[in-house]
Amino acid sequence: MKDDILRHLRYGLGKDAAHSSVYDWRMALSRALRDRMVDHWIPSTQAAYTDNSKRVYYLSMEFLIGRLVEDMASNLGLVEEARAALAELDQDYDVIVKDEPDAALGNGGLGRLAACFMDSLATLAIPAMGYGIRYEHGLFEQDFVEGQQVERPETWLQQDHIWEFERPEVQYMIRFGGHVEHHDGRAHWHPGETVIATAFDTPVIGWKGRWGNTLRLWAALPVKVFDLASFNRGDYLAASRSESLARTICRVLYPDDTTETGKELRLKQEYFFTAASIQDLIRRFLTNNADIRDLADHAAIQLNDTHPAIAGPELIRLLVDDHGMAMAEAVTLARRCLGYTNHTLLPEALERWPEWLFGRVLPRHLEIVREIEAEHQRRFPDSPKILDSGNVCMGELAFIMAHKVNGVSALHTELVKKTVFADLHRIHPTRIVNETNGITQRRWLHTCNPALSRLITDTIGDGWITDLDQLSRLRAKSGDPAFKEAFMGAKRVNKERLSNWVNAHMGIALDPDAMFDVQIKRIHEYKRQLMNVLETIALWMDMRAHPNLDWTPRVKIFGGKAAPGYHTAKEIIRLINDVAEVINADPATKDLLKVVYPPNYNVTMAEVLIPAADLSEQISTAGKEASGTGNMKFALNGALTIGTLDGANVEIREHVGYENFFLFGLTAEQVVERRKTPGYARAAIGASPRLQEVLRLIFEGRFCPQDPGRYHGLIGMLYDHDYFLVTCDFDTYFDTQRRADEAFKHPRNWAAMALTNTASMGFFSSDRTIRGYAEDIWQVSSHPGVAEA
Ligand SMILES: CCc1ccc([C@H](C)CC(=O)N[C@@H]2O[C@H](CO)[C@@H](O)[C@H](O)[C@H]2O)cc1
Repeated sequence: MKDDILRHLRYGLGKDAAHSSVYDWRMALSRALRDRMVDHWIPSTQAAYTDNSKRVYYLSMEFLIGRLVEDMASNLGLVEEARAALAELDQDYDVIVKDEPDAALGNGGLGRLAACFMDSLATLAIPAMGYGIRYEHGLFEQDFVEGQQVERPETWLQQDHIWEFERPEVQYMIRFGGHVEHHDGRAHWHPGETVIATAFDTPVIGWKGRWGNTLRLWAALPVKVFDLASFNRGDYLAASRSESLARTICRVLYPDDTTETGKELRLKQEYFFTAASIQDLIRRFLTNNADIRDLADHAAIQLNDTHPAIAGPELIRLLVDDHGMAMAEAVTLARRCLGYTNHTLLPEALERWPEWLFGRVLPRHLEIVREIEAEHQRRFPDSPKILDSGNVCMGELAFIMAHKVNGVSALHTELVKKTVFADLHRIHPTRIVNETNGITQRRWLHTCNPALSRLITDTIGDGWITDLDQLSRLRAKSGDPAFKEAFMGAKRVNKERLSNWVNAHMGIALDPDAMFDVQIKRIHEYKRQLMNVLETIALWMDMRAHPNLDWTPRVKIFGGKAAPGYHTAKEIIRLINDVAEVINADPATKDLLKVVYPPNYNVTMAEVLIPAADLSEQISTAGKEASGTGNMKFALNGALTIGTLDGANVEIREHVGYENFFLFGLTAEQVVERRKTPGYARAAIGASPRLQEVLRLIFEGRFCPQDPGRYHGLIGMLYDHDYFLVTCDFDTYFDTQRRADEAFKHPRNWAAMALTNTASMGFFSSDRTIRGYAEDIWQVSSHPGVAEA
């Protein structure tokens, strides 16, 4: 390894050790790892080809990958070898890996889930390919200016992305607009605009390199690179117009994660990558198979939400227009290939494209959608429509074009059946299945929490890395003082690491003995960061009012970005920062309460925050969080959850035991009922002197004396339009927080609860989730050539 690193430094970067930067060393290390990775990747790719295996194609607008160098080294089992080689060269592995920028090609849960799924598919040796977009700019960089979020373009591609392999030989024409002519019984699409989709491949290597899959991300190139005539005329903009138009398609990730934008460019992004992916998988199929009608036996196509739902009409277009198949047969064949995962019930997140826009960008596909609608209406006259009041409803299209539809937690799936797809569920009662989300323990325990990972492996061996159910063998240790000591010792190491980081980056000193209470996720009203900051203020007030009480010191940690156009979410961010400034400067509570909100929360920051957490905030309004996956990561790393009966919290509580979960709040049914009670918010506020006091303090500008009226709107909204029932759950939330305070005062009992959480997380591995998809939806299995882990 050492020689390889030096060779890459010299011949790859043209540098000698004495004059190399951290960037150079990282590139040299990455190249040395990449060489070793390729020796696992190529044989897998070849084996899948020669065996004509059925493949999974995971289509997603987002892959929230984070950093890759540690993942690669870890999955290849080369971390210690790399660390030793660098040490011999007077370099620090931990410093070098931190130099890699995050691949932030996603907004939040949906994107990260796709990344965890890719890791599990490779570790389970299931032949698969992820398809997405190679955004030039990923999710924006967040900074705070006077407590307010400001966004800056993300620039991960400004330096060499060492893990991708450009595939200029893999290119497809992607057409937009224009018109369709029908003659000699066939449709002929005459596009108005054409761009080229070109592939960039990133290998996804499973544990111990047993198998390797590919993440294929598409970039756009102009058909006509450069218009020399315009250039010679001095019209330089015109000269590169086609190029900039093409590049615009993949320029940036849309930063909205709950509200559909309805922007034409977003629709073009969705069609661009979906069309390239469908054309690519058909080309691959036809290299090994003669009859297109066998496609469903060789390709399981999964739609990660409705964003790639155009895949149905696109597949039908190719089967009918290019392969001459009859429409009805094409619809049936496409349905056998497609599965659709729903990730949200929020009405504003369900994509509905205006028919005029859809038809202008995709005239042939609109025709096909009408055919699909007619075919389904013929069979089910009272079925909900795809084409509804001038919109193309992508949820209905995805549902009708899929042979299986799944929700992402048991509660969510039941709500999908009862609400958003109730009518379609009645027509197709066996189509909806549940596949509760999961996370990869390779990244979210083994790599991000070496202290705890080592303790677990020393105790029960390392089988848990590919078989997370083995963690249950730790349950027996909940009565073992020495083990509990060691378990909390690992937590302590992580809390000190975080305290040093916060001190270095924010100049705030944290007490590692305090309870680290963490809420990290996208900022959204339904996730109720507002209720958390209200509780923080109430606690602060009580600490000031009763300084002699035996308070449990707390550190409130927030992390998360708001969609740039989401005004209320941005107000909540500002309030948290204003409150933090006042509380952190308060001498009366300086040893009891700190509020920390580091800017630019991302995957890498989560890997530092989660191992250091004592308390995990999963406090969404019941019925709103489809699943959550952060909740699983916290529990796996020995944090206790304070949460509502929402999403996967329900199943986590089932697995860890009711006594090891701080439950509070209205249930999903009760939420629906309470909303029917007029003035429910004012009634709740009226019944809570503590809440009244908190709201009064904010309203009077206690946290923004220079701008007292700053939060009049926000507080007014709570009184008159508290849609997410912050007011109704506040008191039980506050009381439950106090229960957590009491519990934290008994370290041995807390340790028993914490390790029981870790020991009970086997079910929440994305390996189990993928096995569920493979059995219920894809009918695929691990590649026979690869021995069990
Ligand atoms: C069209 C704009 C848009 C973009 C992304 C989305 C995603 C579906 C939002 C999302 O990330 N949903 C989250 O998905 C996770 C993975 O299943 C769940 O764990 C979260 O509960 C859910 O909010 C909706 C709408």
